[in-house]
Amino acid sequence: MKIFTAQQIREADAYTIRQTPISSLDLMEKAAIACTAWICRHYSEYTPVYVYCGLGNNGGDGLAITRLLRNRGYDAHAYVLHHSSKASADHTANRNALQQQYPSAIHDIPENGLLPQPDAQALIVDAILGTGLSRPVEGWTAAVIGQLNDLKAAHEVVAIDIPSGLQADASSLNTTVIRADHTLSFEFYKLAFLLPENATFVGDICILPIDLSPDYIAQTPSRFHITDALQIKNIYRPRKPFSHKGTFGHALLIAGSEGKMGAAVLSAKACLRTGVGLLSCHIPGCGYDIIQISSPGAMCFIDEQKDHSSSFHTHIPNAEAAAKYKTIGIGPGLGTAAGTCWAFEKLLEHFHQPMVIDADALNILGSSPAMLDKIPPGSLLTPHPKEFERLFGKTANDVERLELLSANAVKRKLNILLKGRYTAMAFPDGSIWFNTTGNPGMATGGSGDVLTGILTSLLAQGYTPREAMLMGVWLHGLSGDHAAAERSEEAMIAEDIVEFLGKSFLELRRRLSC
Ligand SMILES: NC(=O)C1=CN([C@@H]2O[C@H](COP(=O)(O)OP(=O)(O)OC[C@H]3O[C@@H](n4cnc5c(N)ncnc54)[C@H](OP(=O)(O)O)[C@@H]3O)[C@@H](O)[C@H]2O)[C@H](O)CC1
Ligand SMILES: [K+]
Repeated sequence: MKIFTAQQIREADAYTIRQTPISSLDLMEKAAIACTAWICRHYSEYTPVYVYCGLGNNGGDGLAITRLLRNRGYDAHAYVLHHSSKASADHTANRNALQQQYPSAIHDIPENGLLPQPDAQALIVDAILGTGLSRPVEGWTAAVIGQLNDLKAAHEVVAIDIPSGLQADASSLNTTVIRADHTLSFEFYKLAFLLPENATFVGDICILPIDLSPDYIAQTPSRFHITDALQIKNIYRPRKPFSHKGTFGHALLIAGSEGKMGAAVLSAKACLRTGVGLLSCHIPGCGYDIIQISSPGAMCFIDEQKDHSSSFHTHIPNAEAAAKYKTIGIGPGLGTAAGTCWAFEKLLEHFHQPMVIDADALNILGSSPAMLDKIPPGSLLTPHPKEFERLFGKTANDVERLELLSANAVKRKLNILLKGRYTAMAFPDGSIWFNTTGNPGMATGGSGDVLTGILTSLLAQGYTPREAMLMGVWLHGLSGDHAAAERSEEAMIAEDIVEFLGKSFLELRRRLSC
């Protein structure tokens, strides 16, 4: 699913009005009908509704919602804030419609005027500013938003299209923005919704289709996307009847050190459960029994060191030897001992196929930038925000961080993800994809190690690096969602993500047969 900028959304709007029999007022009505239906599903008709409306089309939505809620028997009132000198045409049309049907529902608040104190249990609907925001909010408008935010402890806030004050495509750090519990947005996610710095503004997101032109959506390129089930279904290749373990590749996993063998176990199990043909694990001496007992499906190489690994480069003594493995996954629980750093550098001399680099392997790269230049093109890097900072440096806000992520993916021809609620995946073609599966229960030790195993497995099976990243992150999140559904976000642990991989694959297969 594409993520459009505010400008592209305006163009989609204009295109739809030009090319189809739908008028701009029809679009507003559709938007308002969808929001009203959502509100009616979530709040009883005894809930008083205070709709704060601006003078643009976002405010027009608010006026239409007020009318439609009244039609359904709600005690809804529109408070029109005069933050600007003129109202948009569709705002005025909807004001007139409300005025005609329910004149007592409209309340004008002049600039610098005071807001009413909402009744207890009232729902606040924010339709002050939408994607037409042209500058950071200041003065009286900022004071109004501040006042509404102060009411949040006692009232739920539903934002229409985008929380007022939030810039759709740029950072809104240190500006005044509505703190919504729910955002009902039209047709598309906005980039701002996916940035961690905006989590307190956006709340839960619900995307409501309003029938914008599918032609415009298909024709218009976008740099930002959301992965969806349909796309993953298209990537997924079910096993053929005559396949054998050689068909699904041989992966080498380099992981674990004393006290961190659990990371190696989780990665190995995830790699096996994602369907790799053969898995060899290189581990320090202390981990032999642990891996052999926990993951009997994996083969094992033991390092000459007991507590860390320092000789894994010997598996790839020359370019010919590299062909034995389809890919290498390196990093979980590896440690950053001098011998490990040295062996990693030597490994990169002869291994030039895309590999998966995570955790301590990323930390090693962070402290040795020259090594970063030697990573095979097409490799998958999987940092969390702290690891990302160590690798590529600090940024002033989340939008700048996304640009830095993308610039490195393009420049280095790497596939780099940035872990988070909506993990961002940057590809060498400059595109950025956001994953929406997953839940806060996955913010637990070992969850990242599981992802490394999944990605390594998919690469070994012949998925392209881009396919492996999109599908692996989606599967990881979906398995986390299954785990949370069965065991709760609190009680679930990283092993559960591995356990529910099977259910996620079955779901993919089911979707294929639909
Ligand atoms: N295609 C769709 O998705 C549809 C969206 N709809 C809704 O329309 C809005 C966008 O409407 P638009 O009229 O373009 O813009 P807004 O309502 O967001 O705001 C415009 C008014 O706000 C003033 N403004 C802008 N920035 C500020 C600010 N920082 N402080 C105060 N006032 C501000 C602006 O005034 P000017 O002084 O700048 O002229 C305008 O008065 C979209 O978000 C959806 O909710 C349609 O309903 C359906 C199709
Ligand atoms: K809004």
